Amino acid sequence: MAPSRRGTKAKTHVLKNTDLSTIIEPADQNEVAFTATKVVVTIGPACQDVETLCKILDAGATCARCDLTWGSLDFHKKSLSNLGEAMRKTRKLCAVVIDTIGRELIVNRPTVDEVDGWPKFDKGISVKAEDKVILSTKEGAKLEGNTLPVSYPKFTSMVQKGDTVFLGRYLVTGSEESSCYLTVEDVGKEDVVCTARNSAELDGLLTVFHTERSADTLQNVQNDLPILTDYDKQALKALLAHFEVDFVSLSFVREADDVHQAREFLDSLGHTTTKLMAKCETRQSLFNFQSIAQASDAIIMSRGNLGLDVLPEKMALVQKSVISNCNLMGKPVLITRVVDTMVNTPRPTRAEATDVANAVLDGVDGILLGAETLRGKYAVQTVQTVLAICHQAEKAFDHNYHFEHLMNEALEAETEGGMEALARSISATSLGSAERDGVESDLGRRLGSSLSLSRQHTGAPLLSKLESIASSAVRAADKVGASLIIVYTQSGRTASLVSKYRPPMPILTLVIPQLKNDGMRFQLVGRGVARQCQIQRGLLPVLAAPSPSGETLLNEAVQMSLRVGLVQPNDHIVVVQMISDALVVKILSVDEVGGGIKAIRPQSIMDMMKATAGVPDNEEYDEAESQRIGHTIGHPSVNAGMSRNLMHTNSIASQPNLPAKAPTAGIANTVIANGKAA
Ligand SMILES: Nc1ncnc2c1ncn2[C@@H]1O[C@H](COP(=O)(O)OP(=O)(O)O)[C@@H](O)[C@H]1O
Ligand SMILES: C=C(OP(=O)(O)O)C(=O)O
Repeated sequence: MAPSRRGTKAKTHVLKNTDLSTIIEPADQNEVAFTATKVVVTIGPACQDVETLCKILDAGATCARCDLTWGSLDFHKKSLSNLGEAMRKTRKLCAVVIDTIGRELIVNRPTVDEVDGWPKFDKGISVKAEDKVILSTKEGAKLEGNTLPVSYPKFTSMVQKGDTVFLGRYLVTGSEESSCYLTVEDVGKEDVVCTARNSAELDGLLTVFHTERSADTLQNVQNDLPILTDYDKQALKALLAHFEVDFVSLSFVREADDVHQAREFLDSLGHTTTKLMAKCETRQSLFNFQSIAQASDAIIMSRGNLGLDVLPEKMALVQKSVISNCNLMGKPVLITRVVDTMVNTPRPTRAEATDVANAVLDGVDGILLGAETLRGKYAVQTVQTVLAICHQAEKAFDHNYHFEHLMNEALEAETEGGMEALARSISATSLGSAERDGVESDLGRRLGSSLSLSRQHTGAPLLSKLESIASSAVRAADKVGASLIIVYTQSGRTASLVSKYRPPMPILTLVIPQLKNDGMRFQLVGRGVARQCQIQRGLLPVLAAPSPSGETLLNEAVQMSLRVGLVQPNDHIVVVQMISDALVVKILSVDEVGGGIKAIRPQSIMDMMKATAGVPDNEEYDEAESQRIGHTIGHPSVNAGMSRNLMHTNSIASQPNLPAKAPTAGIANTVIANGKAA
């Protein structure tokens, strides 16, 4: 059967600007440097000290990763406690990811732990092209000459004569000569004899990657290795007991069940709100991509390993498809390996700079830096450079196309009889860990997962009420040329749905803490939600005081936005919130003097929309309804289901990515401490 043309086309970003001077002119110094795309750093010896971490947070990184593959538990504890201190010092909010070893294969090499817990090896292993290299599974085998003991006892049953095996330094970069391609010549009972295809100085921790041979045999490879090693479990238990960890990222996920197993493990420890990222790093993960993405809270496309397993000519298409699928599901997606050369040089190559910009145009949520910050010489500069590239690329992102594309896909799913699939995907997307934890409002549950499957086709895409509100907010913000969207959220879900529609303006995410009862005591939950928003494109989370008056909070949010330069006098702001029992999208204006929200007659909204975008053409807009509930648009909901008045004040907030300015009263500019003792 001929392959379907549908789904094979890439998004196009045609820059119609013929005056190239406008592109190359320097950025406006007064422009507020809000970059929607997120940057995640990997903590290693190059950036672990508090001073460098502060610089990294000030540069705009919003999430940090500790990778269990390398470094002792003590090293990671130090990293997390230093990160907590850096957050307090900079008053910046940073999400925390623990990355597992999972099914990574490693060469067993003796190490000498340094004082700071970062392991060091004596000297590298010199391999010349055409040398014989033996990968041994013998118990107790020692590294001798070109005989390298591998960590996986069944390695010999995995490979066949003629296969390619890649030996690389942990988080290897293309510019290093510390990796080697091997061709398997002979497979014995305990040894795999290979020939080196290139010369290399193998250094540091060495990982082994078997370039899988064909789709038919993928099922059997490494299947008996658990998704979490014993060490992973022990380390997660220790780290999660002492630090606030927002995500666990799973290495070498092969199927959805891997994610379910990890979920069960975290739940069994009581860490029900810690979210799971699935790392896609083999073709096997691509075959099972849809179910893996549905089972997890976010996707990491590990391009280093995936690039070994996928033919080079297929990589760009794989990337575009992975990102596009994630975008459709509203699933945050990060990619790795963007500016490898910045490990050793202060500037990226042209190819790398273009690659970052293209990822932003593809729709990625964030960029995960590995070796660049772990052992690179220019950790802080890398964060600045990557964010600057993202910032420029975002200006060319076709927000309208993205919006229409999501709408068309939803419509097609509906008209093609894919409603149930869509319903499943939307409810799976909407159900976060908080839901499993029972902290979700009853209303939220019904809104997020209710698709009225019996509705007759009306020519409009069928979305859940919450998604309908989120997309309406983005459309309204676009129509009135708003500078900011403000979203009230508890679990982060509404904010996530707004991010899905990729508005061109920042999304100030007011995280309202929820009162949670774990059977023993009541606890206010919100800090973690705010940090978890830090991997989603466009979100600017602020943890708010659980105030009984939503309007007081809104006034303070607008004033804070004015202070930090997110909005200017006379700007429009779109707000998503619950008022009484109605889910609303509301359009506000800032007053002429920049003092706060401008008082406005309901009729002015119609005037405003007519003035900026002609007569409104979307069917969600109902003028009569809008006037009845004040200057709002949206769908009335069934039940507010909230008990905000029960919550007491707990004013904590942060303004990541923005210059620190004076705090407000209700949204205090207080640091979010990481680490329970802090
Ligand atoms: N404290 C609050 N005040 C006003 N509106 C709120 C508040 N908390 C949530 N909302 C709004 O209620 C709606 C549904 O909330 P919910 O289902 O709990 O999702 P979320 O977890 O994103 O808050 C969303 O429109 C959200 O913006
Ligand atoms: C495995 C990783 O990514 P890559 O495959 O891109 O090296 C990683 O960063 O943990």
